[in-house]
Amino acid sequence: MNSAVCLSNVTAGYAHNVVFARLSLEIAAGRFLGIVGPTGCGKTTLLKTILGTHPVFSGSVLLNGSPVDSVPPGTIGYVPQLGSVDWSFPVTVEEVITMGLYTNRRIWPWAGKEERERIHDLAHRLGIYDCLHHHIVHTSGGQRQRAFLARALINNPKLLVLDEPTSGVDIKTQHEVLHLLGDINNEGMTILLTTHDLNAVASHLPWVICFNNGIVAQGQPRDIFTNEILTKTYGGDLVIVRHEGHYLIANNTPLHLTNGPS
Ligand SMILES: Nc1ncnc2c1ncn2[C@@H]1O[C@H](COP(=O)(O)OP(=O)(O)OP(=O)(O)O)[C@@H](O)[C@H]1O
Repeated sequence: MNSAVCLSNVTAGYAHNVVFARLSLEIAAGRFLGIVGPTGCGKTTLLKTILGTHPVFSGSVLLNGSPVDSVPPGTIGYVPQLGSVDWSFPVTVEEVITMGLYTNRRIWPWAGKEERERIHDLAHRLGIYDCLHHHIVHTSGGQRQRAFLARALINNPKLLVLDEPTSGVDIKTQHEVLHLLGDINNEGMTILLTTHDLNAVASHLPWVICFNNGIVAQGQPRDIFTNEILTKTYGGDLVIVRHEGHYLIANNTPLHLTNGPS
């Protein structure tokens, strides 16, 4: 297998907290893969380990066969959880995208003519051309998501990593973003994302990893989203409804409706 990512016996975490131990994981080049699991189970830590931004306690992390700390800048595109971004920072959508070019360790922080053309082409493709000059704080959740996606794509990376790209946007935008990522993946880019939205994974992603401080299972959603595996991953609170080839994964907690305050 031609691996985009290869983790061997990796133990990682924080000062007094091992998040996962002796984890081995190989991701084939060209995969479009989602990582799901409960809050705090280590998904972001795993992404940061793959990106090489979080030091590991032990083990090795290879990207395209090379140690992660030696891959050239621009090889990996990263879209962080947008909840962690400071929106008061005074930048336009175009400037957010331009920031993606800084990873090339260039001296000038301005885009040249060809780079501006690339930014404009990408903005067209992602549907944010009309708001290129808008301050990022004045854009919608979906436009921000696309601005950060454009910033991650500007260097045409081999691997694109996204932390919860489906959170904080409406269902229509979620589907549009996932469709777009599917199209980008069809052009050959390996894409890895985390999400809490199992229904989005079931309907858009060809491969999924169920994670909980380690890999519970991985495979195609139709094989992986079983009561047994979801119970191992999340505990017993989910039910799966299958209808005409579609999945609905829902909370099993009874909903008690009242007539409101009396
Ligand atoms: N900077 C940090 N210092 C110490 N502990 C941390 C730090 N960041 C995360 N943790 C802890 O590591 C564990 C894994 O966190 P992580 O953010 O990887 O989980 P997650 O699955 O991405 O969660 P979520 O779905 O809520 O984003 C949690 O117990 C968390 O409290």
